[in-house]
Amino acid sequence: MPWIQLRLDTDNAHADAISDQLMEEGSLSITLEDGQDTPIYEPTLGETPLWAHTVIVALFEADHDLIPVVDRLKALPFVGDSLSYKIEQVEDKDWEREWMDNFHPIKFGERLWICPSWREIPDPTAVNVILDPGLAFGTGTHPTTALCLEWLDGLDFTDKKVIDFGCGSGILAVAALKLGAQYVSGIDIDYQAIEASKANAERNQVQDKLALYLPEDQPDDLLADILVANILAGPLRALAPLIAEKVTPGGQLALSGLLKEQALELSEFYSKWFIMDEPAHKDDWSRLTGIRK
Ligand SMILES: C[S@@+](CC[C@H](N)C(=O)[O-])C[C@H]1O[C@@H](n2cnc3c(N)ncnc32)[C@H](O)[C@@H]1O
Repeated sequence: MPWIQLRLDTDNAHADAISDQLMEEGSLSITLEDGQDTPIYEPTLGETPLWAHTVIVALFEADHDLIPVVDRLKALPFVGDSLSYKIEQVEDKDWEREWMDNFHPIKFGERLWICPSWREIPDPTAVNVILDPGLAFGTGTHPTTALCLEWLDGLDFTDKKVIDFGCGSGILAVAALKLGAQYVSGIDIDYQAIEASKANAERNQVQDKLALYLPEDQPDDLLADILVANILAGPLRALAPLIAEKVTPGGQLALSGLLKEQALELSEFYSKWFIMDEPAHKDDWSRLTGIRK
């Protein structure tokens, strides 16, 4: 179905009221974008921050006449005639395919490849994870996942039990199994992630060695030699005592999903339980590793 979109500039004080008006006008979806490249990384719970200069993009069916919509917006007391806007035709694309077209096999470290399930495997002799992320996070293209995959590639998994905390697509859990782990437990708060991890384990024929849990279902005595958690700095801090409890003395830990400026503070916090290494970085993101005391 073809669409048309109205793109207009506003500020954080008026973005909600204008969005409400556009929904009343029949907009099918509203997207708020950063007007000046000022990223917002990790809002605190209950906070929905917006950029000082916010761009609203409202999508309508192609035959919707947007000129009267703009006139009615201009009549709002906090908008006025100076409203800056653009009306754009949206190309009718197969969005799902478009995303798939841009996802190619990627190599991590020395031996590990993540291969989209619809692509040819570039090196059949390598350790290949065949992946379809479905609706879950984790393709390997994000620096936080890449940092974990590079770390996993360098480990010896002989006779090792692993926990993947926040397993998303199951990318790390399946990679650990393909690299030789004895058994992996994946935990996620999102049921879609549990489903995606299960499907990816089956795709790679490692389903017999993977147990998946929602947090409330995980066994109390779950213990691992290696624990990897790619979540965010906030939850990683809150989960620290629980994570520490699940790693055997001498066991290995990797934390990802934190920003560079959060690395030092989180590393100090975890040093209560782990001997922490220097952080590793990729773009704006960091990975912490350590050994359980
Ligand atoms: C950034 S994704 C990581 C996915 C995958 N492990 C990767 O590295 O690409 C974070 C995942 O953690 C899950 N998550 C967030 N908070 C969690 C919590 N408190 N306990 C378990 N899982 C959590 C999310 O649902 C999401 O699937």
